[in-house]
Amino acid sequence: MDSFCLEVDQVSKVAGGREIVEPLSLSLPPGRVMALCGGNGAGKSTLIKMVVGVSRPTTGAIRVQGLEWRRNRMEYARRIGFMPDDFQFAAGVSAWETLCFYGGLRGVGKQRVAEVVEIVGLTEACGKQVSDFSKGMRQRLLFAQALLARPALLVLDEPTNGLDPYWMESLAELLVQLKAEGQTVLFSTHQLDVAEAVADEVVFLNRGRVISQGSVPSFPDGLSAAFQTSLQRNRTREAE
Ligand SMILES: Nc1ncnc2c1ncn2[C@@H]1O[C@H](COP(=O)(O)OP(=O)(O)OP(=O)(O)O)[C@@H](O)[C@H]1O
Repeated sequence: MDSFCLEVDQVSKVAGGREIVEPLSLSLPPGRVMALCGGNGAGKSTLIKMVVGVSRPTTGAIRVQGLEWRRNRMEYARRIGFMPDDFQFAAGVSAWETLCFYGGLRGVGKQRVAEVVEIVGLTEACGKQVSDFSKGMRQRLLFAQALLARPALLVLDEPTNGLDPYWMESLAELLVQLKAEGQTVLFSTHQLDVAEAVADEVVFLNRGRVISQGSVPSFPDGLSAAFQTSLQRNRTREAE
């Protein structure tokens, strides 16, 4: 039995002739929730894409439940449920049909589709066309497809991006509920209040570098103050 659900071991990424993620290591035990925090261009999406196998690390290795993508692609992919940052659903189909389609691809039956629809609170709306959904409903639908196959690791890229405060809070509540049920989650966010409400562990990134990381209680003055301090410390280090 592996003691970590996710291990990122000295992973870096070079793209466009520069290092957009510097070598970094992270480990996430089962049942824990980790937030990747940082401003625009910090490297959050790049790291997430490497974790889910969409992009290859330039150096290092990533393991999910001890499996490496390059050695066990199919099995690795089966362990992960991914909610991308930007996704266009097919036009002219309902939410139910959409989820049945993705469920079919993953060998998931209609009973599980119905369960997931209920978990994300779309039961009443699932007969509607996705094109008529609000941004908050589309985010929930995207979240639902990530949950379908009961993944060992749920990876969410900016799940609350563009949501109004109501939807943001309800998505954060959903994450807290999943965490209580033992779901392991890695998610990225700009929103430190969301990270504070949901995560156990926080990793602050800035321009491709980890500038601070730790458990949420290890930042007693709050994540916003900790992020500002880490940024300042990093700037001083770079200036020296
Ligand atoms: N394929 C690529 N080629 C060159 N540069 C890239 C590539 N992909 C990302 N970058 C650059 O790497 C940096 C990190 O991008 P990334 O999308 O990972 O940041 P992010 O933290 O997710 O930011 P945001 O919150 O704005 O989405 C950015 O400066 C981006 O322009």
